[in-house]
Amino acid sequence: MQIIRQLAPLRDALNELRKRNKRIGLVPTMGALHAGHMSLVEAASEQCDAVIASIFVNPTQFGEGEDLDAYPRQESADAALLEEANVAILWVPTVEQMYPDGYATNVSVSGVSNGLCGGSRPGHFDGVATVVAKLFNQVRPDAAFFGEKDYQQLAVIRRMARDLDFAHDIVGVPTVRDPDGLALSSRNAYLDSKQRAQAVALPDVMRDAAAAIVAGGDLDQILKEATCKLLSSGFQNVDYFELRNAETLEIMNKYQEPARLLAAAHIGSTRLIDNIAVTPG
Ligand SMILES: Nc1ncnc2c1ncn2[C@@H]1O[C@H](COP(=O)(O)OP(=O)(O)OP(=O)(O)O)[C@@H](O)[C@H]1O
Ligand SMILES: CC(C)(CO)[C@@H](O)C(=O)[O-]
Ligand code: BAL
Repeated sequence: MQIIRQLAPLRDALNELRKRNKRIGLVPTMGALHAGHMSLVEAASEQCDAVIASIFVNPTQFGEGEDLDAYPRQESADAALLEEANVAILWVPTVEQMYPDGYATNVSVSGVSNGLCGGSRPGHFDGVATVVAKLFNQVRPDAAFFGEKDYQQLAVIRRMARDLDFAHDIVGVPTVRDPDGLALSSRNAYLDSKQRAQAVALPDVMRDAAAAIVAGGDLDQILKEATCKLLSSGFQNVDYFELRNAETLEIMNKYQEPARLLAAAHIGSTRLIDNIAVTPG
């Protein structure tokens, strides 16, 4: 695996792959890799000939007071995992490489960015859309892989790719969970053992709420009760607990398919997100 930090050698390495007609799969990450990230790499390996993974803790998607400085950074352990998984190139740009002096351009996706994480993290999806557009231009992949764990992010990226004529495939990969149901996330590393035990309330409460919605219960009541259950299970704050159209992400006042339940809540200072499909059966 080549570890590349500058754009010129990245372009050379990619040209070599393209000369050999390799279908290139891109897996963008912020590092601190876990089995969720590795499932994106596996999907990319199955669908492409060469996998490029990127690690970049993108400052522009962190708001003031968020965990940019504390965000876990473990490049050598990450590189070992990616090498083991046969990744061809690890792209690790510097902040100066991504945002050189005088940088002044922003990609902003309206509509799907509104509310949910876009509401509780103002400016977050501008940062995500901008850096992902840059990664797409830098790598020019044939397919790019993103996790459904960040469901709104995936919707924002799909919208941006359609709107800005990125023609490559955008592939969504199902959420990988710990055996008790908690979605894997780099931020789970912030949880102490008591908080980790409490955190499982998030997927548990979401599953129960989804079942109650499908059974035809009162939607407002179900969402309110779910929020209360989270607050009584150790979560200090619930940013949102909402039913949305699974494709457009429009708010739903009444259940109909396709529907997705999405939630974000704080346990201590750690913000966790999750989402599940709301389908009969
Ligand atoms: N449990 C998971 N299952 C599938 N994909 C995941 C999972 N966790 C993260 N991903 C995906 O991996 C990619 C990189 O995500 P990122 O590096 O932010 O990791 P993360 O675990 O989501 O970290 P964070 O704690 O910042 O949310 C994204 O496309 C994200 O959706
Ligand atoms: C897509 C991404 C790598 C952009 O920085 C990030 O938001 C993430 O890790 O999900
Ligand atoms: N996992 C999405 C990136 C973020 O939370 O900033």
